[in-house]
Amino acid sequence: MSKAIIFKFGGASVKDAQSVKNLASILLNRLQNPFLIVVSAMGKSTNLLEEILKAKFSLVDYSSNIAILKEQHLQICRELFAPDHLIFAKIENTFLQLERELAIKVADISYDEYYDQIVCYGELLSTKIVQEYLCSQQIFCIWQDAREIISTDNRHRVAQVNWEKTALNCRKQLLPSLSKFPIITQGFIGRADNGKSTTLGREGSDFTAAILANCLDARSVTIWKDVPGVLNADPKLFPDTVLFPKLAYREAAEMTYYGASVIHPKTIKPLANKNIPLMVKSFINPDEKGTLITDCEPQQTVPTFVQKGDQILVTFRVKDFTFVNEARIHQIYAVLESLKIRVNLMQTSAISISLCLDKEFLKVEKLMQALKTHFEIRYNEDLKLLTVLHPQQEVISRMEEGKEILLEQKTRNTFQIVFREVSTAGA
Ligand SMILES: Nc1ncnc2c1ncn2[C@@H]1O[C@H](COP(=O)(O)OP(=O)(O)O)[C@@H](O)[C@H]1O
Ligand SMILES: N[C@@H](CC(=O)OP(=O)(O)O)C(=O)O
Repeated sequence: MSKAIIFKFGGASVKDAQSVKNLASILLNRLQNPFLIVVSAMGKSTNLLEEILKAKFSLVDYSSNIAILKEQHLQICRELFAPDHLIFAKIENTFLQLERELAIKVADISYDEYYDQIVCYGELLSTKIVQEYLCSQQIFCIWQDAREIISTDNRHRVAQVNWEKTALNCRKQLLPSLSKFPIITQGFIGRADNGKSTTLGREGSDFTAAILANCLDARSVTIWKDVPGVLNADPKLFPDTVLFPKLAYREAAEMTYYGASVIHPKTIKPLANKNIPLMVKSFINPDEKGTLITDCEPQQTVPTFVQKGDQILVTFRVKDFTFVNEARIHQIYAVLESLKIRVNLMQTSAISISLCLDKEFLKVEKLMQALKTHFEIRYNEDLKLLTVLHPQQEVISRMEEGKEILLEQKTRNTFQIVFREVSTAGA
């Protein structure tokens, strides 16, 4: 058993030079042996890499975005290192590799495969900079390419982990070095058997930390965020939020299921399976306790709000005066399953089935195409889905104000509405 401590730093915690310095100061008093650091791409650089790829596929010039990406990283380096530091050559070299990848013709490779070969550069760049900075501060650590550890299938952009191989890689490649030095590696990225880079899904670095923790039988995982911990709502969307000092795995998993983006939804399971505690802490106030997530008894009764944007509500109405039955539901779910579309909420009536889905444009189009001969299909887009866990009547009434509600569902523990904001402009 390694009993490694794992810290994961996301994009917001390495968004500029000051943030990298802050990361080093967090580590300084907390380093133990063995220790693993997982880092995401800096700030919004994954989005910029996505833009570069979209331009490449639209046959539009992307050189200005490459220049922006490079300048962002170089500027951070200028603030952290002396002008003759080795990091500048490393950054140049990494950008040369990126340009080489971008020389591949779009006709020769699928979009998703191309995506993974390009987008992984965000994490490769950030970890090189952070490692060099830590070493310059006498925090000596080893840079590990996560693609040599996280073994996946070749479902690009949503790669599935090969747990056996990954565990073996951890034992053979990580453990020997971990006992000597802290290791820094990338979140989000892995490698398929054919040697191609893969990614685990957007915001997947929390999941990387959990995979490595599971495979290493780690002592704990701490994910460092720009919030005090897990709150009863996203503070960017709701005022007066409350911090949860403790949560049960089940409670945290439920929140992520409904869309609480503070923790990647796949993070909890690998940790819960090995009973590894997860801490969510603030990189702004690192001495504060944050949230501790363990196998404790579920304890929250505070109303908890999770809101998801970009929702589409699709209603399938039977055409032939039969009623909705199991066969009809199965017919729809078979297509959903084949297209890998997740249903966020479902409601049936005598003659129709309504589904609230993430608006993944092409997939929803395909769904409707596949079912249009059997059902009359209507849809509403640009909607939001609000889930309230542990709802109380006065909270529900407040939540309904100022909204056009297209669908509502309530159980003892959960209240959900699909809605659009009512415009008050000109009122
Ligand atoms: N229940 C919640 N508690 C705290 N933060 C939340 C919650 N739901 C959503 N968030 C959002 O999650 C953000 C932190 O997650 P994220 O941006 O993915 O971090 P990073 O990319 O740095 O790992 C916060 O800034 C906050 O807006
Ligand atoms: N950089 C990737 C992976 C990730 O997890 O990032 P973050 O930890 O900043 O959410 C993304 O933006 O999707």
